[in-house]
Amino acid sequence: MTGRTTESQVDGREAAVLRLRDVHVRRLTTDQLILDGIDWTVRPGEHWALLGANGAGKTTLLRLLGALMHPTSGTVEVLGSRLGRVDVRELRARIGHVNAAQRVPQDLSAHAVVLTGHSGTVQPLWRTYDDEVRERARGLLTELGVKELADRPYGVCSGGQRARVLIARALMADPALLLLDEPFNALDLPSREDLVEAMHHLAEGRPRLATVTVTHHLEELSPAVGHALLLREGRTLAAGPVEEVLTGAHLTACFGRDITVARREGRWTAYSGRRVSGT
Ligand SMILES: Nc1ncnc2c1ncn2[C@@H]1O[C@H](COP(=O)(O)OP(=O)(O)OP(=O)(O)O)[C@@H](O)[C@H]1O
Repeated sequence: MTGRTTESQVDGREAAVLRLRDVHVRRLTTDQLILDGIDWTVRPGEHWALLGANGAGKTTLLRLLGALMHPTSGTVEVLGSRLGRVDVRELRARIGHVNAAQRVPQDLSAHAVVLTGHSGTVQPLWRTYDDEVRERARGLLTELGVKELADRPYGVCSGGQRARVLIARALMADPALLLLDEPFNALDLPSREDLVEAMHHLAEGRPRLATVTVTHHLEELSPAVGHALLLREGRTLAAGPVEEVLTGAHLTACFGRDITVARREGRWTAYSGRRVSGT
């Protein structure tokens, strides 16, 4: 914790990890409204799923949370700092952000990839990694259940293994906020289940860590995910505890399909039937 006084603390409210107020994002070239009046608060220790159909605005919202872009209007506070009033490079260093567009040299070992999370670089800065840092990187690979991959080139790791290596990399900065953009993309069933378990384990071991995961399938939610935000065409359709948000009615409205939802031992399944007329 730094000695900095954040805006959230100044006015006496509990410090939120994320606080969005009436956020709009408009693409200037096409005048398309991508996000339309988003209000959202994420608190320490909360795990959120961000769901919505293709093009609903999920990645754009995640880019705002990761301080990679600014809203057209409205306010975005990340880790107590308001976008537009803070050095975004310093802020980004305190956020773990995992996405498929990340550049990773394929010949680096998994351990070296995790080490680059310490320096916040694409290539390793070997001289900046002392024994403690190297050990921490190994500990994170162990925590994510992939310690046996330490010396394997990243390029030959499977999709599921890569996802876990990238999460370990993001955790090197000991972030208070972890953003995951479709980490389950193209994983087979065992890999998906391994990653769900790793996420569950991670949440249990780090009670203050907040996460936001963009996902397309309810089956990908770990039992630790207690909150969900449903986006439809840039607007919040529902947001809050999963029991209230992940209902058949909400998901049907969100995806325009007749969706039935079930939950068993903390895990979710969804079945989509025919298209709902008029959507
Ligand atoms: N750089 C860009 N230029 C033009 N339009 C963009 C750009 N980025 C996003 N958009 C548009 O904004 C809308 C939301 O895109 P976004 O990628 O945030 O959606 P998404 O919910 O993540 O979609 P998906 O599930 O397909 O990844 C889409 O209509 C998209 O075409």
